[in-house]
Amino acid sequence: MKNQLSIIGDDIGSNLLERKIVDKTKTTTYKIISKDVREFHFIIPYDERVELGQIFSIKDYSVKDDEITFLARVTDIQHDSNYDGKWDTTLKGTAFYDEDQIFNRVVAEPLGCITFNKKMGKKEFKKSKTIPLKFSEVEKASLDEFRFLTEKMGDLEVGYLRNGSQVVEEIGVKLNSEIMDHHMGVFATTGMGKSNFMKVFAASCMKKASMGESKLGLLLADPHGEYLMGSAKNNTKGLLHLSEYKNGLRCYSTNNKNAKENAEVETLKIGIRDINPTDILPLFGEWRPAQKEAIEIMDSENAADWLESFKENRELVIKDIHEKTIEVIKRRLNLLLRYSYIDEKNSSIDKIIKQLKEGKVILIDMEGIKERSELFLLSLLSRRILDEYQKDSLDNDKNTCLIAIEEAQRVLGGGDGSISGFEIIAREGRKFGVGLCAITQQPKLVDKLLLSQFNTLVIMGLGDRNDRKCLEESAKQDLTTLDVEIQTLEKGEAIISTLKVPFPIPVTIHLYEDYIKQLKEQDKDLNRSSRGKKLVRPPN
Ligand SMILES: Nc1ncnc2c1ncn2[C@@H]1O[C@H](COP(=O)(O)OP(=O)(O)OP(=O)(O)O)[C@@H](O)[C@H]1O
Repeated sequence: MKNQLSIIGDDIGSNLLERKIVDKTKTTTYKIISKDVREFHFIIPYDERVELGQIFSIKDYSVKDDEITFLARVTDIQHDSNYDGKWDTTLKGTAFYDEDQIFNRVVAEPLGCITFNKKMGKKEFKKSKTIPLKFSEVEKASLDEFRFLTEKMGDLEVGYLRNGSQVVEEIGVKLNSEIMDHHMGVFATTGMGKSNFMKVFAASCMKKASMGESKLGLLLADPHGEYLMGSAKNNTKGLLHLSEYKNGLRCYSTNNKNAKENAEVETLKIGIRDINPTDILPLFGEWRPAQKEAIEIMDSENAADWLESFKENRELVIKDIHEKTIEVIKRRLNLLLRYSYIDEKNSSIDKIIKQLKEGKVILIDMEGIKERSELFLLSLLSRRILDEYQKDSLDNDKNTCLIAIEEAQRVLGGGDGSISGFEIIAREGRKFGVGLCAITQQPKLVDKLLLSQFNTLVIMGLGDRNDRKCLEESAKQDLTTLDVEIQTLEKGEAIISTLKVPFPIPVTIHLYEDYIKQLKEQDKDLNRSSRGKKLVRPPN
C-alpha cells in the first residue's frame, strides 16, 4: 500500500513538476516575463547593470517555419523584488536578506523583429505585431542582428550606431541625401555638439562632391566664423582643413580679410540687381504697416533697376504713399547701400546657385556681421535659390539642395511673416528639391506646423522638457519613450529619426577632428590602391 501510494505520489509529483516548469533553464533572469505588444519586461540580478537605450534581442522559434528575433531598447530600469509591500526597502534592523528575491526589472520598448522564413530563406525586418513567447531568452543584441540597418542607411556618414553608451563601429550611421529636401532639424542645448555635427555632415557632403557622386548641394551659413578654419581657442578644425576634399567645397566670406588671407575664399558680393524691395524687410527693426505696404507696392512694380535708380538720384517715387513713410524707406535704403558686400557690378549669387546645383558645399562665412545683416543675406540667398530651383522643377534628375540656418527659431517662429521666406521653403520647398536644415537649441520656439515638416530629426542632449515635448509631438516616429534617454545624452550622442530607417536610431556622432583624420587616411588608401590605375576626379 505504502509502495503504491509512493508510486502515485511520485507520479503526481513528476506530473506537477512537468506542469510547473515551463522553462527548464533554471534561471528566471533575462527571460521575457511580461507585458504587452508595446512593452516587454524582464528581470536581471540586482547586482548586474544594463543601460537606458541598450538594445537586447529576444529569439522566438516557437512558430515552425519562422525564426523571429525581436529587438527591444531599454526605456526604464526599476528596483523590484518578490515581496509585496516594502519589505526590501524598509530600513529596519542591521542587514538586508534574501538576495535571490531581489532583482532589477528592465522595461524595454520593441523596435521591431527580424523574421527569417526558413522555407523561403529570406530575412526581413518588420514592425512587431505580436509578443515573444513568454520566458523567451533575452540577450545583448549582437552585431549580426544590427546588420540589416546598413541596408537602410543613406550616403552621408555622420557617426556610428550606439548601443547604450557602447559604440558599434561596424555600423556607420549615414543620412540619405535624396530626402534632404524633406527638411532636417538639428536640436541640442548649447555646447552639446550642433556645430560639430554640421561640420561632420558637411565633410561627408564634400567627400561625395569631390568624388563626383554628390546628389545634394549644401548651403552652410556661419555667423560665428568657426566653420572655415575652426577655432584656435577651442582647438577645433574647420572645413578648409579637409584639404583632400576641398574640390567639393566653395567658400565665400563677408569679411575681406578672410578672403585675402586664403586663396580658397572669395569675397561675397551681392549684386544691386539681386535685391528685391521685400528682401530688405529683415534688415531693419520694426516696419510700420504703411512702410510695409509701400515696400510691397515697390515690389509689385517688378522694376529690376529700382535700387540702381535710387542709388543714382537718391529719390523714391511710390504712388499714393505719405512723404514721411517714403523718408523712412529712403533712410534705410541709404544704410543698405553702405554695406560692404553690396556691389554695383558683381554678384556671387548666380555662381553659388550653379555650384549648389553641381552638388557642392557652399560655406558662407559671415564672421563679424550683425544679426540682421545675416538674416537679410540668408533670406535673399534662399529666395533666389528657391526661384531658380522652381524654374527647373520638371527636371527629376537634378540634385536637391539643403539650406542650413543657425538659431532657426529666429525665422521659423511663425511670427508676423516679415521673414517668411524660410517658412515658404519649409512648406513648399520639397516640391522643388529645396530643403531647410534648422539648427536650434529651442525647438519649442519653432512653429509647430513647420516643425512637423521636418522629416529628419537629429536630437542631441535637450534639458528642457518643453523642447522635448514639442519634438515628440511633431516627430514622424514615436519619441515619447525616449524622453529619459534624450535627457541623459552625453556630448556627441544623438538620436536620429529619419525616413526609411525603421526606428529612431541611437548614434555617436563623429568628432569632426577625428573624422577628418579618418577621411584623410581613407583618401591615402584610395590613392595607394589606385596607383598604377588612373584616378579620375572631377575638375576643380
Ligand atoms: N561628437 C562629439 N564627440 C566628442 N565631443 C564632442 C562631439 N561634439 C561636440 N563635442 C564637444 O563639445 C564641444 C562643443 O561642441 P559644439 O561647439 O559643436 O556645440 P554646439 O551645440 O554647437 O554649441 P553652441 O550652441 O555653443 O554653438 C566641442 O568643442 C567638443 O569638445
